[in-house]
Amino acid sequence: MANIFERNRAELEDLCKRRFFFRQGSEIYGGVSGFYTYGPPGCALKTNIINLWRRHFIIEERLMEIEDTNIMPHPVLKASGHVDRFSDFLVRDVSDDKKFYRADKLLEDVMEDKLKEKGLAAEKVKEYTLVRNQADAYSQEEISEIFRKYDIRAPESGNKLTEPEPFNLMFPTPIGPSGLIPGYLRPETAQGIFLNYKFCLEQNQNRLPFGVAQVGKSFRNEIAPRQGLTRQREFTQAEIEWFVKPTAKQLKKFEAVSSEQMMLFSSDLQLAGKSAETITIGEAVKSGMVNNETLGYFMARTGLFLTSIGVKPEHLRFRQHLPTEMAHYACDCWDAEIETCYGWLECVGIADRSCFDLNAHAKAAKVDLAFREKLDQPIEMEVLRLKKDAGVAMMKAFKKSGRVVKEWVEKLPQEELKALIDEATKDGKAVRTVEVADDQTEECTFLPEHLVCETKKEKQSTVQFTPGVVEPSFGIDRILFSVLEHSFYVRPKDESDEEKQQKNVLRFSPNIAPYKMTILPQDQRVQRTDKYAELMQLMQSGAALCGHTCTVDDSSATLGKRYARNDEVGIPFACTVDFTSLEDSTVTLRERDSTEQIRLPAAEVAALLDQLCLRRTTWKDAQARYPARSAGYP
Ligand SMILES: Nc1ncnc2c1ncn2[C@@H]1O[C@H](COP(=O)(O)OP(=O)(O)OP(=O)(O)O)[C@@H](O)[C@H]1O
Repeated sequence: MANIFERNRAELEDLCKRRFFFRQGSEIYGGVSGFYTYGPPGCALKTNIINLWRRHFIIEERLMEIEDTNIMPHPVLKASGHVDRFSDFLVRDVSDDKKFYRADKLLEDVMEDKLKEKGLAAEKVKEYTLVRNQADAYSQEEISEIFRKYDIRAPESGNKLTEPEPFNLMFPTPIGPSGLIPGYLRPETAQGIFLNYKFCLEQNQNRLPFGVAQVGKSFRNEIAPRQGLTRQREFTQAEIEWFVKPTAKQLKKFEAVSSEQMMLFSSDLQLAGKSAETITIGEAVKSGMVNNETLGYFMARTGLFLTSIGVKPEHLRFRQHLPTEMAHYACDCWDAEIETCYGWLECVGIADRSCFDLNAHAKAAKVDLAFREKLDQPIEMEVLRLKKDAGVAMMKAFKKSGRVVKEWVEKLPQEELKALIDEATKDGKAVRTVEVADDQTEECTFLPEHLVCETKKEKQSTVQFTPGVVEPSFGIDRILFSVLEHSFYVRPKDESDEEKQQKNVLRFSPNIAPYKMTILPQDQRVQRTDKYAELMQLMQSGAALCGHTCTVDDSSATLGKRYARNDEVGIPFACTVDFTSLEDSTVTLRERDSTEQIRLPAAEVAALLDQLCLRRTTWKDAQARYPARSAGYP
């Protein structure tokens, strides 16, 4: 059965286009899939969501915000793994090679359809759910096998499909007039944060933990952009990297959120074919379902942010990645999924990525990104040190490069040295690439006799480690789309109303509404007066001073029609200037959802609007403070 969002989809799509929330990019030229332009209300809505995100995370969590470049040189994205691994599998219709499908999404759709079949046995439900949930985690061989098993075909033509082939999602862009410097449009904003971790750490007086955020565009050459704003080729991300000591992921402020109830869909529940459960984040961390307090804290804060901007809590869940879905280096990952007309949609990914990214960039850029923690008391530690004979054996074995290779081994961090020794002992040799001169590397084969070490006790006043990272990654456009869906409803016909029509309403909370108030003259006779101009100016400039945008609707349509038009773009308050206003400078203020009205002096409107938008007062309180609009008023 279609969910409520699916049933409203056509109406909402029409509204968004007609009122220019967004339209296809370059539409007058026919447009290209995957690119969208936000029109005035959509752009204002997006700006308000981003501003609230900044307040909720950057200000309240005291993060540092940076702005890195959209174009990044090849070595950065090579080191991050995007050049080699940022691919999706694509399949083509055998009879029409211009018809592409993204293999994992097609597989998800097929499983989704199967799950809708009537009278399915529990085993089948479990099987299809599992395949759907791990669709994007299959290897090329696995997905090919699965396509064969379920005989998946091109949805439109029913034709067979080609074998899945990897397709890199990055947009290459040669840099400079020679075009010889290879680069890419960034596929995520996160990499810019890792590149600048070292400089941000300095700004934080070399202390951990701390967080860095970035809001900006990301670019992915999606194989099959579809489903409007939710899968674009250019979209906005807001990402946080929270750098933390890997052994200290407990967080004092976790206590403040530990009793937050959250709908959690753990990997165990998914694998057992069960539904999500609602528990507190405190319980989830305590039981080990969520790996650590830092991760749990950001999950709870994400939930609070999403509901504060209008996502309905009963349509929000956190789904844990299945073990097969998770990157090998990650400790734990949860997606905040919001139910929309397209089903449960991943809108935020929250991952504990351990030290992978910093290690990768440290190695590739040959920059030391290790954190050195000063100890209060020096400690005596057992360390491995190369024996003299082993050093001599190494110098002999690596001839010209012997000294450099020996120094390289001596400088290795203890864990890496231990790993090297273990490998050489187990396999009889271990191969490593060593930089022996500027821009010159050598493949060195280490034998066990090159690596004989003794254990020494040494006093240490610092410990060294690469910080781990917890990464909440928000897709702003998907969030905006979900908020649109969760805010939309159709107001039933009101028989007393002169138009007797159903009316679309966007029930945006005032904090994100594109415009906060609309000012309406009762009719053109009022509009033509100097007093109207004076009152309108007073309220508009007062609201502007508080940072709130107002619109003016002085068309000749009836007041009822104008209210409906403004409800449709989600303006929470409408202020009407009528004949009485011309005499006593009072106006009526109408609240969109209840359609109730109060009467107050025009000079007090801006201050009340500000309090309502900042949630310092409620409409109920405003009604208690000011009289209801008396009969006879419009
Ligand atoms: N093509 C896109 N269009 C709009 N938003 C996107 C797109 N790809 C990713 N996002 C958003 O960015 C967030 C973080 O990106 P991430 O790399 O984790 O996504 P992803 O797992 O690759 O998404 P998907 O599996 O849906 O392609 C996502 O949760 C999503 O909200």
